Amino acid sequence: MVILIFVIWICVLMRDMFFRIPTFFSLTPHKDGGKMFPYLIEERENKKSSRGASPRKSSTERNENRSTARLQSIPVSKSIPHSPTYPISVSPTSPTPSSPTSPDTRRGSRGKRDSQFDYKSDAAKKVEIIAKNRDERRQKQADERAIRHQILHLEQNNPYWEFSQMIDEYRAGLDFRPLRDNDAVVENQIVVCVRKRPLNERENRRREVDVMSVPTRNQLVVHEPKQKVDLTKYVENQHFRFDYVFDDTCNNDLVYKFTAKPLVKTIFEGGMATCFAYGQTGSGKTHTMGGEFKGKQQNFKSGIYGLVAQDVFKLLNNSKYARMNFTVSASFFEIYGKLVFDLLAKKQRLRVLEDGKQQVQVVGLTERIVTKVEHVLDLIQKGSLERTSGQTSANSNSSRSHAVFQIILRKGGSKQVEGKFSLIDLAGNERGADNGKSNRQTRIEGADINKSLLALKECIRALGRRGAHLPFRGSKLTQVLRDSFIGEKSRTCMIALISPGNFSVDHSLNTLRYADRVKELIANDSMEMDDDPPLAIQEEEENTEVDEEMLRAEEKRLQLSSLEWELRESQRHVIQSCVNFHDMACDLYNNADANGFDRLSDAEQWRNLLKEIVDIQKGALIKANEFCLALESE
Ligand SMILES: Nc1ncnc2c1ncn2[C@@H]1O[C@H](COP(=O)(O)OP(=O)(O)OP(=O)(O)O)[C@@H](O)[C@H]1O
Repeated sequence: MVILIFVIWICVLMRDMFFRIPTFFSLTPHKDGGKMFPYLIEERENKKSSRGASPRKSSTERNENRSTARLQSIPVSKSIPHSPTYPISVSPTSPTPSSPTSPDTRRGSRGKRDSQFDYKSDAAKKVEIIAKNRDERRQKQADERAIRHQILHLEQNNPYWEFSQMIDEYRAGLDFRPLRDNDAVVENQIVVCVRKRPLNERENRRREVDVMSVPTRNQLVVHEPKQKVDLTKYVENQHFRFDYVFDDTCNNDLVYKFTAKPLVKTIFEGGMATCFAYGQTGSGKTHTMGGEFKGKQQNFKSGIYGLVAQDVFKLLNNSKYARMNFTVSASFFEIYGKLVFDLLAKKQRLRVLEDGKQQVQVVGLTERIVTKVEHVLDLIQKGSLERTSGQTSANSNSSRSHAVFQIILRKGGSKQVEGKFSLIDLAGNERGADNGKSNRQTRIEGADINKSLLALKECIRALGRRGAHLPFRGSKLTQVLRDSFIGEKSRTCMIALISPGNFSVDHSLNTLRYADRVKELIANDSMEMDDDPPLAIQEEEENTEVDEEMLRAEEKRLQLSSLEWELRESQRHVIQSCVNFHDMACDLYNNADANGFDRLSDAEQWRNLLKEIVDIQKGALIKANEFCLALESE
């Protein structure tokens, strides 16, 4: 009996061995012939099936079929005792070839195969994991692409939708408390504010994104669109604070109430008032100063010139000032480079002279006596039509000149000026040239504009320091406005105008930095004032050389600081791009071993990546050279 049981046990063992050996050998050819690379088999099979029935079968196919047949012929239950290296789980059905193009279908077919063959080496398992990860990554990328296309479609092909979304998200977290009509009016000697206009038709057509947020009455956030070296988009949020910030819903009346209106009484009390509109071409200077446009028509009543005129006549009839018997007159001229033209006398050329008392006179300037608002509006209209217009890329009707409209008060028939309100629509503040296409004339205009804006900033700074040296001879503009920057009673208001679109963000940032600097200087200088006694104006003004020299030094200092800023920015960019480059290069390198790898696409990606990093580094090298040269020439 024992012997019989022993014989049966031996038989069972031998039967197991008998079945295990052929199963093992049947898998071996697949390792070389394709089971290590299941996609290759699928692709070959697909190619064959797409070519039609081929009379000759490849060795792989023959092996595959042979092994399948062998596996199918195994006359045992579906499960065979486990081997540590080749886990066994055999399905009687053969694998169905699937398209290699879709990661999903590939995954599906592999899933089926997995259930048929569980004999896998460690290497085979690793390969499968790599392939699975790659499939998942590709699927994820495809999903993201699909979502992006869907959004792009919804956004009607808006190329900036990602920035738009990021800005919307940022805005969702802001607590908006914009300026209201009943907010308090500050009575500073120098007021600096910013006005943001709405996106115009042209910007809307280009689907530009509004990159300016005005959360409160005195704050502004610029969302600067940026892009990393790996093309990831992001926005850099820069914060500014001014006396007031007017958002795109504010009209001219509101802007006037907080800017020029508080200055009107100054001229009735023996002071000088100035109001500047500063900003890029097309940012809304003329709209603010001259009046709102309806098509080509301008409503002069709604501009700051017209609104000041209305208040001047109101105050003239006020019992407090009526007895002073003021006469009101107005003049309108423009400064184009070093030339001055009378806008009320067919643009007659005027000369600027300094008299013995160092009073600056615009010789021959037309000054019309006005007795009612309508007279003033007529003069504004006449002068506005005469203004110099040139051609720039940003605004085909761009003003390349400073327009100066003045309302002057004199007592009775006296020649003595009691008060003067100067309202200045400055030329566009674009740097020296608009772009590479600008001609020599445009570049000269740009350089003159820059020089005068620089001098203007210095003069406002001097006003803030009460009695400090006034570099008014730095430009024609500051020369003719000399008396506006002296005297305790003088007050100034600067309205910086910005365009909200992403295309204008660089110019808008320049405008904001300029305005910020005017305000910052006031704050710093008022502190300096406590230590330094004011210098005698007379003594300083005699030295004309100092003016020019000072301006040149300031210009150089500004140029150096701008170069340094650019150097730091490019440095930051290089560092950031190197980090991104490293990540992307590793990714490319690691994925190069993966299954189904496309050599051409991989090489192209690598080439683009290298090109990009080299370009960034070349740009940074240019900036570094420029800064070194500037420092060496000091
Ligand atoms: N706040 C605003 N609301 C509506 N439209 C505006 C606003 N500001 C400006 N615009 C429009 O934008 C366009 C350009 O404005 P504007 O001519 O005032 O610019 P600018 O800064 O004076 O340019 P330039 O320096 O070339 O004279 C005009 O059509 C104007 O109507």
